[in-house]
Amino acid sequence: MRENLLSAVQRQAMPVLPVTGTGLRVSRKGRVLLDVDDIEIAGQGTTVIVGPNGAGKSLLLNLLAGLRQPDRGKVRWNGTPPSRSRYCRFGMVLQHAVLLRRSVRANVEYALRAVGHSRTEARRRAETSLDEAGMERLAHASARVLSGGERQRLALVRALATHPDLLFLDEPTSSLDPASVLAIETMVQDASVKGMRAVMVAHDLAQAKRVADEIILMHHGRIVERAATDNFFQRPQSETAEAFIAGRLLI
Ligand SMILES: Nc1ncnc2c1ncn2[C@@H]1O[C@H](COP(=O)(O)OP(=O)(O)OP(=O)(O)O)[C@@H](O)[C@H]1O
Repeated sequence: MRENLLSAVQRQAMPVLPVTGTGLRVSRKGRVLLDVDDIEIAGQGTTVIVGPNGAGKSLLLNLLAGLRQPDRGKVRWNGTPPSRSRYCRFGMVLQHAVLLRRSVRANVEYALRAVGHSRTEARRRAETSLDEAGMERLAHASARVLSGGERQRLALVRALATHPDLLFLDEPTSSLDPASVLAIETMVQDASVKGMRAVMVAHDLAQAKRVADEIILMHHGRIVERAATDNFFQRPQSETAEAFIAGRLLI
């Protein structure tokens, strides 16, 4: 069903799921920044990666997204190495959105053109996506004048408009007001219900509880615990997880 929503270019590119990482290791100046033996992102739902500052959350996200190379180990998308030709099948939303200095609608159109939609189709889909997100009134505004919350919502609309298999989000709601946070969470949850896989780095444990189907806890570059959200919060399996939930885990 989702496949029908993709452009011909996207359909020709192999799906990216499952995304796997094996023996991933990143070090700098003798310090191990990341050491993850095995990780698989498959199926449906939303995974939230939590952990103290410097735990390696963003690093892991970037490796899985093919944006950084590990010193050792392999990342595979559906069994094959990450390739530019499949960027059209996933989306990325960062803490500070990088937007084009054009109108709001043009930003969404640009993303749709980039994955192979015609000019007319890109415009039609951009308008529909902005309508669905309640942002139609901003369609012709310059992206430069948007508030922080509006910028993040636009970045998410832009990513979701292309119907990615997998969406990576790196702290997309830090520094937003509660209404903007809710708007972003709702958009991610709606897309997830429609079959999109999401992996999000978050600091706010209340947010993790609201949006995550499962939690990955990282500490010192390692995955300490991975569990369904209820289990993670109600029955943490390690002292590290207990300390983290209680706000006692330091870097
Ligand atoms: N290019 C790099 N060179 C040296 N150190 C790096 C590099 N990239 C990341 N690091 C270090 O790797 C560690 C993990 O970084 P990462 O950004 O993944 O942490 P994080 O868990 O996302 O932290 P935060 O919650 O503070 O955003 C940090 O100590 C960081 O300083």
